[in-house]
Amino acid sequence: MSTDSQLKELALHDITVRFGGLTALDSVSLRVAPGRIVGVIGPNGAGKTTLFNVICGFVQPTSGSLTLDGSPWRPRPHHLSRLGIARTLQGVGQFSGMTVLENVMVGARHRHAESEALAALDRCGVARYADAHPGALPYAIRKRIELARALVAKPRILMLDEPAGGLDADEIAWLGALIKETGTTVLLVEHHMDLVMSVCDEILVLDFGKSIALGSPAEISANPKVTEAYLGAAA
Ligand SMILES: Nc1ncnc2c1ncn2[C@@H]1O[C@H](COP(=O)(O)OP(=O)(O)OP(=O)(O)O)[C@@H](O)[C@H]1O
Repeated sequence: MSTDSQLKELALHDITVRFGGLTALDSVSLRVAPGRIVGVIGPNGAGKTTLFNVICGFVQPTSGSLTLDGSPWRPRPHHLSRLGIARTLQGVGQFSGMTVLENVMVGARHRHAESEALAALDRCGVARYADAHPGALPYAIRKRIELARALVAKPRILMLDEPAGGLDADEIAWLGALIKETGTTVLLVEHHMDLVMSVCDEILVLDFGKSIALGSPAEISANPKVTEAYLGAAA
C-alpha cells in the first residue's frame, strides 16, 4: 500500500456502483493529478457523493478499480488519514461536547496537535472561537471550523463536499481564495457554479451516474451536453 510520503496520484477506472436496480455511477473514470483542483458537478442525484464515498471506502464499487500512484488500491475509511486524505462533510458534523479547538485537534496527527489546531483555526479566520462550543456558533463559522479540521493534518488530498452550502457571497469568495492557496490536491463537489468555475483546473460532470464531460472550466461552460443536463434537471 502507498504511504502518505509516496501519495501522488489518485485514479478511478471504470467505477460502477449499483444500489439494487439503481446505477448511481456508471463506468466513471477520473485521474486526479498532484496539486490539481478537480471539481465534480452534476444535477441532484447525479452520483457526486457516491463517487466521494467510493474514494473514502464507505461504498464498495460493483465493478471497476482505484489506483494510488498506479498501484491497485482498496480504500478503507480508517486508512484515509494515514494516506493524507481528508474530507469535509456536507453538513457540519462537529462534536457538541467538545470545544472548537478539541474538535480540530481530533484531525491532527502530530505531537503538537494543539498548536497545529490553533494554526489551522487561525488560517481559517476562526481562532478566536477556539474555546467556544460549536453548537452555539453560526453556521458559516462552523463551516470554517470543519475546514480547519480537514486542513490541520496537512492533507495530500482534500475532499470538499459542498463547502459553499449555506454561505453568503463574501464567505464563498473567502472559501475560493482559501481553496486556491492550500497548494494541495483538491477534489470539490459543489453546486455553486461561480466557485467551481473560479477555482477548478478541471471539472468532471456527472449526469444520472454517467460521466458526460471532463475538461477545463471554459470547456465545461461551452459544452452543450452540460447545459442540457442542467436544463433537463430544472424542467
Ligand atoms: N446508500 C444508497 N442506497 C440506495 N441508493 C442510494 C444510496 N446512496 C445514493 N443512492 C442513490 O444514488 C443516486 C446518486 O446519489 P448521490 O447522493 O451520489 O448523488 P449526488 O450527485 O451527490 O446528489 P446531490 O447533489 O443531491 O447530493 C441517487 O439516485 C441516490 O438516491
